[in-house]
Amino acid sequence: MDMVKGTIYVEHLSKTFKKGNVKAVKDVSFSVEEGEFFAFLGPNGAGKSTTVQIVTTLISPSAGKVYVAEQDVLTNPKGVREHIGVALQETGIDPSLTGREMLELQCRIFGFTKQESKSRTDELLEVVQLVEAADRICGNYSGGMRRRLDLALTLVNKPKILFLDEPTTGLDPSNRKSIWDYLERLNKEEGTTIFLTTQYLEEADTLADRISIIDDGEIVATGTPQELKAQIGNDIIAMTFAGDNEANEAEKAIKHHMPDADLVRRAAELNMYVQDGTKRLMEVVRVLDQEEITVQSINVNSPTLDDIFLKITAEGEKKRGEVEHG
Ligand SMILES: Nc1ncnc2c1ncn2[C@@H]1O[C@H](COP(=O)(O)OP(=O)(O)OP(=O)(O)O)[C@@H](O)[C@H]1O
Repeated sequence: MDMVKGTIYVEHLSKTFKKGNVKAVKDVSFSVEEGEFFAFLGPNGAGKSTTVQIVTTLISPSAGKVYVAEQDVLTNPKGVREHIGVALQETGIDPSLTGREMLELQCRIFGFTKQESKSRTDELLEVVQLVEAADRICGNYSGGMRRRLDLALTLVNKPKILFLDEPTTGLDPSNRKSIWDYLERLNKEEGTTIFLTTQYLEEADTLADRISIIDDGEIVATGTPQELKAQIGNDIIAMTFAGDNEANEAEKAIKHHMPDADLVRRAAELNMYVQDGTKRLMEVVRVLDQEEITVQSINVNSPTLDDIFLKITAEGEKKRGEVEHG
């Protein structure tokens, strides 16, 4: 792809932390086009923060190439920093200043006039819903309020490329919605390229043009939300049993009678991924009936990103299990 300004380009990126010999990122490649809203979706410890920290020049990779806005993060980190805004999970807030003071200060650092600083601060306080707390010192803010202030600080200078590491983790739905709306506007109206990491499927689904699912340091799937959903079939037959044993029995029975069945079990729940849910439902019910297995509930659902995530990561676990156990 063309490395035009505003893009992120990552090739064969790996990071091993010497401490504990943790392979946090393993041969990850992806690119983000100018103006694209791209999300890294993954559970705790998947390697999202590590990737963001490398791409934003905060830590160095063990291997691989990374370019941001045509600049090489290894040889020209300063050039990269000039083009980006970063909101990380750890905040850099001075506890003795009020939220408003911090924001106005940041505006002044970026060369805004006093008047511009005031109006930009008001606008951002609104976006992150800190208007009421604006004149209290940050040292007394809750964790969620600090995160919101930190996000507002990142947004001050409207960077062309914005990195957000789990910007809404721990926030309540109203705060989250307000931030989503603003990020959407920033992306659509200002053409800001956004790279966001999240544990929330709904967040990636709502905001991102394209999503990479990252699990245990590896990208396991990439696509638009629609493409990811299409990967796993049209319907899911979702079953719940009284306990893990019953679900296990059901899995075995269905596999025996329907050898091509695509099944994922989590505890007492069993999902079957199918193209035609209503038709296959009858077959499943017959198998369960024949084997005298009681099902608590059985539904045909359309897949959500949540289901995709569970299925893809379950496949990863299965593969790892096979490798580990020979
Ligand atoms: N400085 C470090 N030294 C050693 N190991 C680290 C360090 N930073 C991260 N790790 C490990 O690397 C792996 C990936 O961590 P990372 O923070 O990138 O995951 P994440 O996807 O951002 O998770 P979360 O959603 O919890 O923030 C984890 O196993 C973590 O413990």
